[in-house]
Amino acid sequence: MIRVGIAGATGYTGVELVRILSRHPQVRIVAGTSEQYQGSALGAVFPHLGEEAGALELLPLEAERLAAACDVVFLALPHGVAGSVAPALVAEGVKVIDLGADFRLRDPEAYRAWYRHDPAPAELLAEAAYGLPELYREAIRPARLVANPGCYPTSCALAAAPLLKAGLVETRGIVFDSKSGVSGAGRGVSLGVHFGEVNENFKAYSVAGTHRHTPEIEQTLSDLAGEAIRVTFTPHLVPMTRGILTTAYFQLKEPVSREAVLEVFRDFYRGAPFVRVRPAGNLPQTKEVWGSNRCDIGVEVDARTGRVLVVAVLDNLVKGAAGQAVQNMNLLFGLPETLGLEALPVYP
Ligand SMILES: NC(=O)C1=CN([C@@H]2O[C@H](COP(=O)(O)OP(=O)(O)OC[C@H]3O[C@@H](n4cnc5c(N)ncnc54)[C@H](OP(=O)(O)O)[C@@H]3O)[C@@H](O)[C@H]2O)C=CC1
Ligand SMILES: CC(=O)N[C@@H](CCC(=O)OP(=O)(O)O)C(=O)O
Repeated sequence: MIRVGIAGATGYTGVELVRILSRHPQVRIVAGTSEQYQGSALGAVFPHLGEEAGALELLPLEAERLAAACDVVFLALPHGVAGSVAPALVAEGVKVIDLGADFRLRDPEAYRAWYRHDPAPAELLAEAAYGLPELYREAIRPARLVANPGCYPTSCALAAAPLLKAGLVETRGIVFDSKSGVSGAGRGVSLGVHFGEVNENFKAYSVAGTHRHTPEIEQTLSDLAGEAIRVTFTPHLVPMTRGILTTAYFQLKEPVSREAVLEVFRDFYRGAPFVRVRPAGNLPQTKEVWGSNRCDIGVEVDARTGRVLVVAVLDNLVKGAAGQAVQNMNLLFGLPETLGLEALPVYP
């Protein structure tokens, strides 16, 4: 049994890790941390967990204590905190999967500029694997530290990868129009996610290259294309709890049929158990992946404008965070990639 620790077990991604891992046949959750509920049982914060998962005692965040008890630690913490505990865990031989952004950007100065924190130690940053298995599977397997991608960047990268790899589209002028449910903002209370502000409302935010996921998306797309890419990324907040829907727009280099583009997507994702390419004329909806580790993708060609439209949906807490983190854990420990993640979406 793999002994697992969850730092930040009381957050939205932390409790989603508990939900997934408590059904995983090869792991035992041995430690969980909290800032404000230290000393309480996890079940006191989340009564829905019941006796077994709820019995976990919440500890303070202490790297030595986690290292002594765990084979792998998930860091489901605010940005800046993970970067300061990961080095001590890795030094003790513990595998680390960081759900935050502290190890995602390879350029430490880009991290400083976008996140306004000191970057993580350079050596550790350099060896972190970017945890998007569909693109970086072989780099993840031997890693000591995995940087789990952001929820929006997962949807954008999976929408773009087959087209860029095949060289079918221009690398200029790519647009990602993304919509997220409110749980993407975490469990902390703030005015922007207050019921009265969100309910029956729909807004764009952090537009025109100001959202911190922009450089993360550009880093992955530049890897795929082999050249520096700039994108337009516009996030929106929608009044639902879970889910991301990204509509991506690409300019075709030459006219191509929808069937040909779909074939490129099917080829690219053959062997990727969590990406489902929809048949022609069938665009995915957020409810169709709710609670699952799936990213579903639909493709259309607009022959009038020469554009390809790609719609990608995922559950921000699962394929966008905790599920993808467990997928990465499976790769780190040589387990089947889908172990513990086979559940179908909840519908309706
Ligand atoms: N929500 C989402 O959809 C996604 C989130 N992420 C990333 O995952 C990470 C966790 O996000 P999420 O679960 O939403 O966040 P939450 O705000 O819901 O949870 C944060 C967790 O961190 C703990 N915590 C807060 N401050 C500190 C501190 N100073 N020291 C130690 N622990 C602390 C909290 O403990 P307590 O409240 O008990 O005091 C809580 O357990 C973030 O980096 C986020 O950006 C990534 C992808 C998607
Ligand atoms: C709806 C909402 O607020 N979403 C969050 C992004 C989700 C997330 O947690 O991403 P990181 O892991 O990079 O922080 C936001 O826009 O800040």
